[in-house]
Amino acid sequence: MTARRPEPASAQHLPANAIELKGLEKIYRGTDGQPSKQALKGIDLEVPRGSFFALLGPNGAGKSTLINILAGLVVKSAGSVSLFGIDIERNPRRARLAIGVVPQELNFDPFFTAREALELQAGLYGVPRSQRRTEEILAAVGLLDKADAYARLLSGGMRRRLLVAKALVHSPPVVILDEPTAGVDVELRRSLWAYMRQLNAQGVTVVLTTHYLEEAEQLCDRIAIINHGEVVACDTKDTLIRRLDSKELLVTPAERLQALPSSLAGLDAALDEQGRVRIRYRPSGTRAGELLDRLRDAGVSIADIATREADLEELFVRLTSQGSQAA
Ligand SMILES: Nc1ncnc2c1ncn2[C@@H]1O[C@H](COP(=O)(O)OP(=O)(O)OP(=O)(O)O)[C@@H](O)[C@H]1O
Repeated sequence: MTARRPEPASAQHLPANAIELKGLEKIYRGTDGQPSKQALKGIDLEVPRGSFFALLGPNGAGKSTLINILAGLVVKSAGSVSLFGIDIERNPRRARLAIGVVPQELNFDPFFTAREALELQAGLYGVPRSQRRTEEILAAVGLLDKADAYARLLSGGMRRRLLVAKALVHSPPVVILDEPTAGVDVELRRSLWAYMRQLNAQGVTVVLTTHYLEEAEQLCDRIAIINHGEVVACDTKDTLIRRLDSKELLVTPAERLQALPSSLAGLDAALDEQGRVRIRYRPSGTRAGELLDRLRDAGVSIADIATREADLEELFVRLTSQGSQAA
């Protein structure tokens, strides 16, 4: 996938936040008009311009509701939404131009070719013919050789590429992807992320939801976790993981142990299948050296050591499991 145009050089007048949500609420109503589900319970969220932002949460947390409100597909019940400094209520058309949304559902018109679909989308956004970048975008998402194929004949992965392409026709400064890699092959995933990285390096703000936490950890610099319609964490990835205050010490004994030394009682320690002693500890209160001393005092001869930082998965589980406390 290739690069596309950068953000204008004169960035001074651009807003600090690409997306700003204040007290955002969504109450779905049943056919009888009665409230059936409060999907968002007063979300306050800022996505800094230029960030690569992950919106994470378990099934039903409210991620798609939030994205659909940004995309204008769902009407909020309360609160405010500002896209690139433009309030979606006061100026919905201009606000919508600021974002390109790649929806979760593979909705497409089967009777248009990929090229026609992009031309049509550009027309809907009022992009003048002279400024259209249909070929460039098709090339960027790897669909140039399928440009004249009807969408109904494209594979699932290619349809997903077409959705990404459609979201980019108006060169939005903010690209929002709702589970773009669900069910797509490794190669597409890789090329899609490489392209999003390029866009981000050029100043485009990228917001994504994904169930692949490793993906979010590798790509994103900021992360928000929502659970039951509320933000339970929002910060830079590094700060969030540091706040977990959790590390693991992995010690390989010179001689295989039959059991854990009793002197380790009271620690969060276990012997793993490879015979390593795994000790989980809080780096703010315990030094790895102290743990090694305890092992040596117990007569364990140490062949090798390693430490492992907590990861996003651990944070996610801690914040979204039943009865969890915010980190
Ligand atoms: N149209 C609707 N009418 C009533 N309830 C809805 C509607 N759409 C979503 N919900 C409910 O709102 C809550 C949030 O759903 P949403 O789809 O936003 O979650 P999500 O975080 O995107 O989940 P997933 O990861 O499974 O896509 C869920 O309890 C869902 O059942």
